[in-house]
Amino acid sequence: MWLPSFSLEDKLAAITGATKGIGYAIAMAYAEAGADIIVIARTKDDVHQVVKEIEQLGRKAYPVVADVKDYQSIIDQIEALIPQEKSINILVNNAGMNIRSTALEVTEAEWETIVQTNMRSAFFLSQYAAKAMKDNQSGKIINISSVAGEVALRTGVVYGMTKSAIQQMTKNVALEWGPYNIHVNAIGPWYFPTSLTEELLKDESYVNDILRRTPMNRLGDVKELAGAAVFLASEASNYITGQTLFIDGGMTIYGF
Ligand SMILES: NC(=O)C1=CN([C@@H]2O[C@H](COP(=O)(O)OP(=O)(O)OC[C@H]3O[C@@H](n4cnc5c(N)ncnc54)[C@H](OP(=O)(O)O)[C@@H]3O)[C@@H](O)[C@H]2O)C=CC1
Ligand SMILES: C[C@H](O)[C@@H]1OC(=O)[C@H](O)[C@@H]1O
Repeated sequence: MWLPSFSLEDKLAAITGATKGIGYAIAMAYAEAGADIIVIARTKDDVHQVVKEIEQLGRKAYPVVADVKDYQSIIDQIEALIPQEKSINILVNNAGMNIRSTALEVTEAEWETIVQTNMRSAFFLSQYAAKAMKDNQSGKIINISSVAGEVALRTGVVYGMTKSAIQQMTKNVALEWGPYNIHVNAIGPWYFPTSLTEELLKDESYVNDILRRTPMNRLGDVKELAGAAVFLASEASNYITGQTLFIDGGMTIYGF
């Protein structure tokens, strides 16, 4: 039995990084829940492949091939692609990356790449989407943070700063946009096997370190995260805003 309040029927969702890993799992789950999807990523063939897969589910899908660092290109493509009568009901700021440098070694170029990808794009795409959501007096924004935004990880200070910023941005815009019935929440994952973490997770001792910090003693599966993303995009979460939901096997509550 499918709870009607979890349905995304007739919604239009824009998802950055929708062709791999967490973003792909969210895109497919949203399509299965009834949404049409704007598929956003840099690799054209991947974008068009995911568009095809979503159309095979009977939903509409719109390809946007762009780097989130050039968020204006994304906005321009969306404006050109989406029918006049439609607008974005759901925005998932998922695309993100990491350059794993120590605080003593990180360069300004690395800083700019991580900050523009993980943080600046999420803010200005949220600002764009929220203008239409305000007119509609309805909208859902889900930002993909990380446990790195909550606790210190050894995988890079700049990445952690951007994820903390994402969590703070989530609270601030939830405060400002609550009166417009726009709900803004974040998801904070621990380790999930994806192309972003592939190299790290090849190191057995590193994985053992992860498991020692994880009460559930295992990595996550992106399908386990997609359900929470559907919930936060649906009417079932209509009295939740400004929150970060950690999907982490218990990692963030592990004191000692
Ligand atoms: N996997 C994990 O363990 C964790 C992931 N996260 C966060 O989850 C999010 C997704 O990560 P994950 O699924 O693992 O990543 P992946 O690298 O597996 O997938 C990233 C997706 O984003 C796209 N992408 C990457 N950079 C850009 C860019 N500059 N512009 C547009 N699209 C881009 C990629 O496609 P393309 O290369 O074609 O652009 C791909 O679709 C990130 O924000 C990450 O920080 C947080 C905690 C843990
Ligand atoms: C769990 C963290 O987000 C983890 O840290 C990294 O450097 C990887 O990129 C993962 O995102």
